[in-house]
Amino acid sequence: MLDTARHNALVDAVFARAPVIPVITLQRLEDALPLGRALVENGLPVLEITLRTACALDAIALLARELPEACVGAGTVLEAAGLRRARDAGAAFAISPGATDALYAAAQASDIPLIPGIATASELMRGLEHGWQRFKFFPAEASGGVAALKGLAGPLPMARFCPTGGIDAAKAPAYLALPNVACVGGSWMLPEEALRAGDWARIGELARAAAALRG
Ligand SMILES: O=C(O)C(=O)C[C@H](O)[C@H](O)COP(=O)(O)O
Repeated sequence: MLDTARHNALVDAVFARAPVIPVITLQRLEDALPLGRALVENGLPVLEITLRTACALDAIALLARELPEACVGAGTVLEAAGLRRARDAGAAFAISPGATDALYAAAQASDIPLIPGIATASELMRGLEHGWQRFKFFPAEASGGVAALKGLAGPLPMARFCPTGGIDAAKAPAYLALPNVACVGGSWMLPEEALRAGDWARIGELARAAAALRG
């Protein structure tokens, strides 16, 4: 069984660092440092690098080494092997869009904190059964958004969330105002064209606005 209190404390420390976790899908390793700096220097120190691209693990290792002010996590962690690779690269946490019993078991045996994804009461109850109380709520907007989280808070108030999926600067405050929401995740501060052009100033501006969001 997971040491729930310890896991909650580890994850809460990550969640407390910023209201927003940028979800980064990196195409070029050389973008990792300038992008990471633009986010961290503008108030978003918690970074989720999704394991969806070839350079993701190298980017996590590079950022963990070169940008110690950042708290770098691995996203899209789907199975035990991904969790192991994230840990070995130096990720401070792992976050997944969903969860399986195998992933829960692997995370219980690992020292990297996993933030599993849930979208329904039953998925949440399964996570609670495994000892977890901190979750990603994904895909947030498509799964009922703020109203769904309010509904879950009734019977299951011990769970706290980082809702992610379809959230932007306009939608974030309503999530952040909920007592069971610690922070939100999203990619709205990383527009495709700004990333492609290496427009770190533009990304920095959007990051600064995201960092100023409150419920
Ligand atoms: O890769 C993962 O592990 C995911 O769970 C998916 C991401 O969190 C979303 O793609 C971000 O959502 P958007 O802000 O709508 O872009």
